Amino acid sequence: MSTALSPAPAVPTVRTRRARPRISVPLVLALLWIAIVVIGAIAAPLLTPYDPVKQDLANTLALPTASHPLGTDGLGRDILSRLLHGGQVSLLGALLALVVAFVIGVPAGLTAGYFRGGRWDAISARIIDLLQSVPVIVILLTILAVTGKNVYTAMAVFGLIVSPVFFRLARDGAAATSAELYVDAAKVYGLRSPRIIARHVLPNVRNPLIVQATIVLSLALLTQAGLSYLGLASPPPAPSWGGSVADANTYINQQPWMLVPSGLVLVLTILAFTVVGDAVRDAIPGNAGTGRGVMVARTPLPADATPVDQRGSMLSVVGLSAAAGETPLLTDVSFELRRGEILALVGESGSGKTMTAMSIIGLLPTGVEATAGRIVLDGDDLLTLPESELRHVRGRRIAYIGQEPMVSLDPAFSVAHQIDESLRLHRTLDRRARRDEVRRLLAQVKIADVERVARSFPHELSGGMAQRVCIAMALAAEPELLIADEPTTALDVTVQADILELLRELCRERTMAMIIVTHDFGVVADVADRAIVMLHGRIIENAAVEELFDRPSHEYTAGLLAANPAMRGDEHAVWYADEEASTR
Ligand SMILES: Nc1ncnc2c1ncn2[C@@H]1O[C@H](COP(=O)(O)OP(=O)(O)OP(=O)(O)O)[C@@H](O)[C@H]1O
Repeated sequence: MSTALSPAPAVPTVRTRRARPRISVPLVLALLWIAIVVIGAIAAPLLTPYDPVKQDLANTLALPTASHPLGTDGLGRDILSRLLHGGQVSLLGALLALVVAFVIGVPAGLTAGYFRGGRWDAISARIIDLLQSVPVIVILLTILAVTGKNVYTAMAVFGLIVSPVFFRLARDGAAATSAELYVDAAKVYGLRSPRIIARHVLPNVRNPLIVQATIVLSLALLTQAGLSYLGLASPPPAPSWGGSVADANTYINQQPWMLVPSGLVLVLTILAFTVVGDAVRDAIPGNAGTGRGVMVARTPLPADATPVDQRGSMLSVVGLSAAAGETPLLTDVSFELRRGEILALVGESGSGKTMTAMSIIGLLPTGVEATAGRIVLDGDDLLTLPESELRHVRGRRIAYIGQEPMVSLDPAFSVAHQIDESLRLHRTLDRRARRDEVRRLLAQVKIADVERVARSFPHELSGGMAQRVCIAMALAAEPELLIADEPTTALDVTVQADILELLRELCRERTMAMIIVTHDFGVVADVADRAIVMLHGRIIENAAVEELFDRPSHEYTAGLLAANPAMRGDEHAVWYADEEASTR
């Protein structure tokens, strides 16, 4: 008897129409068998005319007859009655072990994984190590010696001892899932951690947990049979499957048949659980590839200027500095953003563009802190807002879209579900109105086949479609400001210009401001009204886009423009995108 269980693979679930177990003959037979034993155990008193403990010493060790379909045992008791009644004890005991293991292991594992690296992660890891180091049989025997022979006590203790398997599975799955961008996106939308764990993390570790559950059920049945065989879990004359095997073993020489029904019930039930577990495991698809492209879209400078509200700024970043410990990452970053304005943060890799954007939504990476400055959104200093209030700002007033649309969407939910979640969180609409709004938003981001896309799961979308869905989710809360971090970097070149065009249109229609993070001057030219050039965590230039391209005031900017393949280096690094686009 061992609990050296190796967890089922923590492959994230992708709940799609393809993810259902394939119906096969063994699966149907397994489910049928499980149904038979469960119904048989529940309805045992109705199905059997005999008392399972009533002896008939005149009719012992009988082979099957019409009145005793499975024969009688060494004390003349009806074997079928004992198996049916014994099923109650055996199945309930196995279920109890599973529930205990699940209730202890899964919530603890999910929280440890979600807050990985935290105090609870460290403490729970020690407790689990301790639980896994105890010799199972010794503990079970000690507990049974102290509490008396009771199958349910034994199974509850067994559940506790195998709970680390669920813990590790849930922890690893949650740790992997919580690193996904769609979990970050859920935080950005303002969801609380328990809700994110329940709605986004748990569904993605669900299938491996189900597989593990079938393994634990089988193991619990075997352990119970072993303990009953030793007369420890369900002492005679109480019926149990393990006890029936033990009885059969006593009379193996006089009546070998006795071993057939009890052994078969046990073996077939364990086999059935295994087949169901295998079917669930086989239904877990692999990770879908997302396909990446390198983009250099070049379209003319926008002829139609975004209507920028000239009345003053909606967002003021004043003297913002951030550091990772002693290392400064942002130094004295200051800029203003007006309603409806599109501002590009541009610069080479590591210049601090993302750090600036993340400071605004209050999601700096662990270990990085804003050390000085103010970020004022319509009068509120976001740097001093408590997390509870900041959550209402994220998603609601400031929305965010990332560079990897495929991983920003939760693979476990349909498009409609994910947009609906954003609506439920930020708007007060009834179910019907939300349904209509989901369709309206999808149409607004120029998705043609709205109904089909609404029903689709992320893996069924192209990169461009997925980014449109992310934009629709961001728009669901009707934000004042959209932060787009390299929104077209992961998209095919043919799609990039369309997405940029869409973003520009949406900002114009909604008078929504946008901060777009990019290292690509082509993107700047496509969408932005104003651009900020960053270098080593500082702003080195802040200018209207035309001015930046025509008369860069900083040598570094001129150098960057000249280095861009879309530029022809002349004295002022003049922008030739118009010409290039016209020849495309
Ligand atoms: N989690 C972190 N802890 C400490 N330093 C970090 C962390 N993430 C990024 N940095 C550092 O902060 C600086 C700014 O990074 P940031 O991600 O803002 O650059 P970026 O301009 O957006 O670059 P890229 O275009 O490559 O994303 C870089 O020096 C980077 O190495």
